[in-house]
Amino acid sequence: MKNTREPVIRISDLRMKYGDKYVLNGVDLEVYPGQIIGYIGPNGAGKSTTVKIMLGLVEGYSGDVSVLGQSPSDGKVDYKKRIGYVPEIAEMYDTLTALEYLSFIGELYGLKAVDAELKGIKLMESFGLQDVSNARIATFSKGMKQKVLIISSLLHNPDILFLDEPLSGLDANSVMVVKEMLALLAAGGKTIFYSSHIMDVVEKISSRIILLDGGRIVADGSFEELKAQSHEGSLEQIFNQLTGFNEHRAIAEKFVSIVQEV
Ligand SMILES: Nc1ncnc2c1ncn2[C@@H]1O[C@H](COP(=O)(O)OP(=O)(O)OP(=O)(O)O)[C@@H](O)[C@H]1O
Repeated sequence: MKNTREPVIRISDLRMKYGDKYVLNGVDLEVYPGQIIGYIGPNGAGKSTTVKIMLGLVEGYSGDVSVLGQSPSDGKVDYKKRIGYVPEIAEMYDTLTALEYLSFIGELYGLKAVDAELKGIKLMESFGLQDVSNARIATFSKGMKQKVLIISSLLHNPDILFLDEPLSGLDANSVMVVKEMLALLAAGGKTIFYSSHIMDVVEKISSRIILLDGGRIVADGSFEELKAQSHEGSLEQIFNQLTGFNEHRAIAEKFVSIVQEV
């Protein structure tokens, strides 16, 4: 995809190993404002590791990484104020009420507590959480917690949003709201970096899909481009083809026969 703007993320020859095992094997990537990147790959492919490196949460990598013009390893944190993150598994301070949590997170991002609260109240209302804003997060359902996490990632109006399975636990109506919201944010110039295993959602929302396998990018393009290259009909089929997987039936049969061995 041709793009005349400066990339907001620039990664070159990124490698990372745990022990003596390389989990990232030379990743090269440039991401531009307004793109919704669907970042997909098999379990253990290195997706979260890449994202955590960009967020400055994982160190010890080699190669160049620049996020909003800054390297996560140079110790400065200002770029983090322009980033939002919804982790797949979040540690929430669940003895706090939703509103206390949002004002706390807002302050971490440099907002005044009162502004974070006001914004938090309005955003919770849009998600139908107005009646529980003063209830402790510990009493929330999975989907309600997920909504609070999504709100907390956006309080400071970030330029890049990293999302790891953000729709997890959300009901069908809320899923539609979030999908639409991501499209609007991207149309307004925000960059969305979306990791998920739910292929039909990735297929629909992404302007660009990046498939990571074995620590390398093995496909990069719009859904239409990947479809034309692979001669497959859906992203799920493209994923199976590119990761060389066609054994689902045999694996399922073996699994069920072991279950039934009594
Ligand atoms: N802190 C760690 N110490 C050792 N190995 C790790 C660590 N974090 C991740 N790994 C390993 O790195 C590899 C990549 O993990 P990563 O979490 O990046 O994969 P992923 O693509 O996000 O997977 P999933 O789709 O399952 O979330 C895995 O083999 C994992 O076991």
